[in-house]
Amino acid sequence: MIEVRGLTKSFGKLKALVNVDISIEKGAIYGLLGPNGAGKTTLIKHLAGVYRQDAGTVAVDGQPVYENPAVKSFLVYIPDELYFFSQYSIEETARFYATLYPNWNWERYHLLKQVFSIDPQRRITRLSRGMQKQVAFWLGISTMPRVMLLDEPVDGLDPVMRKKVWNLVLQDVAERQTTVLVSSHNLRELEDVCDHVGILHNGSVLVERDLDDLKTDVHKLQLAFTGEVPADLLETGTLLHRQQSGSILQIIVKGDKDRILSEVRRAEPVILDILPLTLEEIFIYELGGRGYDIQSILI
Ligand SMILES: Nc1ncnc2c1ncn2[C@@H]1O[C@H](COP(=O)(O)OP(=O)(O)OP(=O)(O)O)[C@@H](O)[C@H]1O
Repeated sequence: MIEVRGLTKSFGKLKALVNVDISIEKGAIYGLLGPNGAGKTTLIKHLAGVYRQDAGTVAVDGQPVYENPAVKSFLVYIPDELYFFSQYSIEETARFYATLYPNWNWERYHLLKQVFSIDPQRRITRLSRGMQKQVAFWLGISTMPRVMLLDEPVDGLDPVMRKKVWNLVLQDVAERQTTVLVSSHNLRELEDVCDHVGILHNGSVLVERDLDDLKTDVHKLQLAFTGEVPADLLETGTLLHRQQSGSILQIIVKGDKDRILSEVRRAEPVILDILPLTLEEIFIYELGGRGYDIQSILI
């Protein structure tokens, strides 16, 4: 489990993180979203024990991370900018990792050769950027981590490899209850894999949500009436958005679906369709009212 409380970090005059609180349960996949410079990497580097916080606490499984080798031995950090020893092959790096990580699993390392199909004798720094990313996952997963910190993890991977890498991560979460924090600019990328999403903006958490709750709690309806749209159409739920074109009315409502539908049906619409709603739309409408230009934050 990951627990961040009141995390604050400045670089000179620049406040990179301001009073950040985040909790991630064991076995959860938490997506950290935000525009360039929001503070995602800075937050992840605190969790990886690279940075020491100015204020607040950063704990993994109840223990502080900074200068704590015991925590680092079960944690894998795959940064956006990878670093490998310049002379080492994959196999030599694997041998080095085996001395560093107490749970290193050679069987897993050999099995994963089938997934990554890169010659283990090749020198890592001579591989392409995407191939180096694959090696980072190959070695990282072979350490049998309890926690994975992934900074823009699939950047630079081709679509087939993206899928394979996500499958490996999801398999680890399902089988071993690995806890994952993943950063990205792209909500759509995270939508299918994460169970929680937090949006970081200017060093603060703007919003944090359980995706299942979010998807069951917000609904998009398309309606048409023979006459005027009844003025008292909805008393249940919070109307997040309303758009009328001709006789068609589209509404986005937050609240209990059954209650909303039964109320709408009482007004006897001639058309009542429930339309699919993307996560991006939910965030746009939920936060839109709070004065944020969420579209420019997320895309
Ligand atoms: N070591 C550092 N020294 C000085 N400033 C830094 C340092 N690391 C980060 N920053 C600053 O802190 C802010 C947050 O940076 P960070 O890299 O955490 O953002 P990010 O959300 O990961 O951005 P991106 O999506 O572009 O990777 C930025 O303004 C950045 O310039």
